[in-house]
Amino acid sequence: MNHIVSLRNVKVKYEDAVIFSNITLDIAKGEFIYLLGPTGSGKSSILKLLYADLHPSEGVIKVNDFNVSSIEEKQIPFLRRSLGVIFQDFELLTDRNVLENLIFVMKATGWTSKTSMLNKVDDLLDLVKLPKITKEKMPHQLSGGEQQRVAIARALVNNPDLIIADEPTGNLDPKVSRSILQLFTEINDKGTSIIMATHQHSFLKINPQRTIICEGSEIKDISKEQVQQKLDLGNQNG
Ligand SMILES: Nc1ncnc2c1ncn2[C@@H]1O[C@H](COP(=O)(O)OP(=O)(O)OP(=O)(O)O)[C@@H](O)[C@H]1O
Repeated sequence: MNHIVSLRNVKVKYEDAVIFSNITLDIAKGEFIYLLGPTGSGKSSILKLLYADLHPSEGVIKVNDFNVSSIEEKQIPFLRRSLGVIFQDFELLTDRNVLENLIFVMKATGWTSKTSMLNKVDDLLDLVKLPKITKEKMPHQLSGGEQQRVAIARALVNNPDLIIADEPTGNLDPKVSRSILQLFTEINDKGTSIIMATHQHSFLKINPQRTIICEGSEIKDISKEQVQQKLDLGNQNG
């Protein structure tokens, strides 16, 4: 099987605190995965492993054909360029408008043609359903949901095969959260794999997907079919 992410016997610890003792996980190309678990259970840590912001103390991690567990420092920008990473607090550059935020990432990742960059910005704004006028706006002039759409556009600049989203709706109200989930669903429908850490269990009802639960230094892997069965049983029981 063609995996976009593969973790083998991975141990994670911060100083003496073991967060995961031995986790193994494969994610197929095109999959959408939720990462659930209580605060402090290690969701962000798993995501950080994938973009080499945290290194395992044992085990093998492969992402997008990169052997991340033994990656050299100079290869890390290439790994990150092959991914789209999205955070709860958007992390837009607050001193530039939306266009400049997107162009900044394009230039940093090797884009040079001004026309190509401007065309791509228009395509991205269409994709995330923001009007063209948004280009001129500063981040503080946008709502949280609009800022997250810009952050998603930024993550898509280099057509990544995998989107890593850490609590992407954590700062948004339920209605806006659902619209952002819908956007992730559409991106996934086009073939991009998504792994999303979230506290919003309601997402499973709206868009049931395979779910990884972090608890007690282990992970529990619940297939999409099992998630669906649990939801059906819940509905039957009232
Ligand atoms: N840099 C660090 N140094 C030491 N301990 C850390 C560090 N980062 C995280 N931890 C600890 O590791 C554990 C897992 O943290 P992590 O942020 O991965 O959890 P989480 O499930 O994402 O939490 P939340 O839902 O609150 O975002 C926590 O106990 C946290 O305190």
